[in-house]
Amino acid sequence: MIGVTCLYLGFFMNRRFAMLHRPFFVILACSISATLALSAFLGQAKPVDHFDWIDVLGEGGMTVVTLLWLVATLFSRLKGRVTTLLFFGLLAMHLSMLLDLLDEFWLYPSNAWITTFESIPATLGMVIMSVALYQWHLEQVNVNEQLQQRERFYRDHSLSDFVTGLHSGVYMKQQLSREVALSEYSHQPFSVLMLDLKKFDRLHQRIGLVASDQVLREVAQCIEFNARQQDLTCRFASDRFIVLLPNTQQPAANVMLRHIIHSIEHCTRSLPRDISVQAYGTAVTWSIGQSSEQLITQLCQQIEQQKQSVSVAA
Ligand SMILES: Nc1nc2c(ncn2[C@@H]2O[C@H](COP(=O)(O)OP(=O)(O)OP(=O)(O)O)[C@@H](O)[C@H]2O)c(=O)[nH]1
Repeated sequence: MIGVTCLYLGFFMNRRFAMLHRPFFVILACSISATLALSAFLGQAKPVDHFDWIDVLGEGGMTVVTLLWLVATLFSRLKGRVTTLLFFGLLAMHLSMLLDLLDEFWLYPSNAWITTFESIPATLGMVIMSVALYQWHLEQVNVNEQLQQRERFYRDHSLSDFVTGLHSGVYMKQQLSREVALSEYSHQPFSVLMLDLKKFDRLHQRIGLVASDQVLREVAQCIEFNARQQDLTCRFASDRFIVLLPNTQQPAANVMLRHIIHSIEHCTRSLPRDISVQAYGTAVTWSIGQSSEQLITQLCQQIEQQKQSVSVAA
């Protein structure tokens, strides 16, 4: 049981989420300390040979597991109503289990209120947890609706770039803000690539508009060819492209970026011999609280830095 819980913790733990819940960690620490102090204040320590070790093991296990659930909840969820309900529901259950465990070590006077009170938090916790689970269900229904809407938008080609046939920058901006809203609900990370062609201005002047349009089409096809089914590609502006990678962390995005840059050089080999195209780019993974505008600004800043270093290297 503990092993499974540890796996669960390892898989879902996210320090950035935990930082959002500092007040909850303080409440948790204070409640546990107060319960321990209260129990020591009201009770008298039992001699060790009066301990019922089977009960200690069973009740201790439940106490530890409810505590692990609490911590896992705080490490794996963003702030919100469901998280607050889950926290207080689990906290009440945990304190009830703790009180139950403590009476294995402390003897309370027969009329002490603590002995009658100890099971009440568990019932209260279960009621709160039931409300939390229902709210979680509603949240999931909302996420599913957003997913369906996103799919419908992906299929809508009305906002296309007429030179390359890719989606336009306007469309990408819409999709990015939807993706941000979705990720705030689903907690799934996503990444965005921005690619730019090296010295396209010079090439454009040398080969003219029609041939350079053909280059843009070749590059667009190459990016589309290398993108996965769930990715969304667009021509963002002149020789600049964006690829939205849902459910993708930074390391995978970096691999995709390198792969696409490498492929562009190969894809454009079908062009006349004197035309060679090279690309450079950058990858950004959405971080909690970041808006789609901030994400695009970050991409543009990073690509400008790359542009400087590419120019210096040339
Ligand atoms: N063929 C064609 N060219 C375009 C189109 N839109 C913009 N351009 C050209 O794309 C070029 C973009 O130039 P820059 O933004 O300076 O890019 P660059 O020369 O690649 O600069 P670096 O990224 O530093 O290498 C300009 O010459 C534009 O005229 C288009 O729809 N078709």
